[in-house]
Amino acid sequence: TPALEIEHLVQNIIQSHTETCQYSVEELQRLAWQSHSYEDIKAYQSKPREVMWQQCAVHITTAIQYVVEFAKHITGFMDLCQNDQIILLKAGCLEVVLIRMCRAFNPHSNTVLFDGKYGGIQMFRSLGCDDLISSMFDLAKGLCSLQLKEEDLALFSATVLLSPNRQWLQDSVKVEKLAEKINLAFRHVVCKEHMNDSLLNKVSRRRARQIIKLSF
Ligand SMILES: COc1ccc2c(c1)CCN(C(=O)Cc1cc(=O)[nH]o1)[C@H]2C(=O)Nc1ccc(C(C)(C)C)c(F)c1
Repeated sequence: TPALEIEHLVQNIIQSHTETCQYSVEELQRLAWQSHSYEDIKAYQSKPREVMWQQCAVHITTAIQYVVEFAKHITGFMDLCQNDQIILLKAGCLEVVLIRMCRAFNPHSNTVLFDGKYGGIQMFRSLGCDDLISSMFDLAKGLCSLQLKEEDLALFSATVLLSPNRQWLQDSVKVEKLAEKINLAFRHVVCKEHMNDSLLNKVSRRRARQIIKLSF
């Protein structure tokens, strides 16, 4: 695969993510200061179980629609047969929703965006499945600890969606070829970032030495 094709794929995936990520970085920064009041939390906790599940289902359904749009914008996804597009989305869309949720998770306060404000795990108590919810919070916290940039999340999400080993794929070879290109694209982004970091470190190390020399 020529380098230019990989570079175009990188840009295409980053752009697809930016256009379909549901909350821009700026919006999330604005929302970050909004947290649910104690009364809000009490209100969520006293909602009947099925009402709370219904509300979460509506929100997650919306989030899934954005992930479907993300997939459709990835070069090559629409060239797959419709059966395989559906197989890949059914198997991967919730995984991508959970990956994306880490963007709306605050690892310092362990709170997540819900109904437009941030709240802690106790907000979801009425759902009656604390283990599932706490493992979702753990996943979000773990992803946040990687301090992934938007382009990392974009490439990671595309890699998860285009997993060639999903069951019932009709043309898994074709999916494998696209997955291989996305893998190269992901490695390209990570290496470029790594180079920038090490270059930055080199520059800042030299700068630090200069400053130290000046101050003696
Ligand atoms: C992909 O990343 C995210 C992150 C947060 C949200 C979404 C998508 C979907 C819309 N959403 C809303 O709060 C919708 C809203 C905004 C507004 O102003 N009024 O309503 C959030 C959301 O749904 N968060 C939530 C967090 C935990 C859960 C679990 C129960 C799974 C933990 C969940 F189901 C939803």
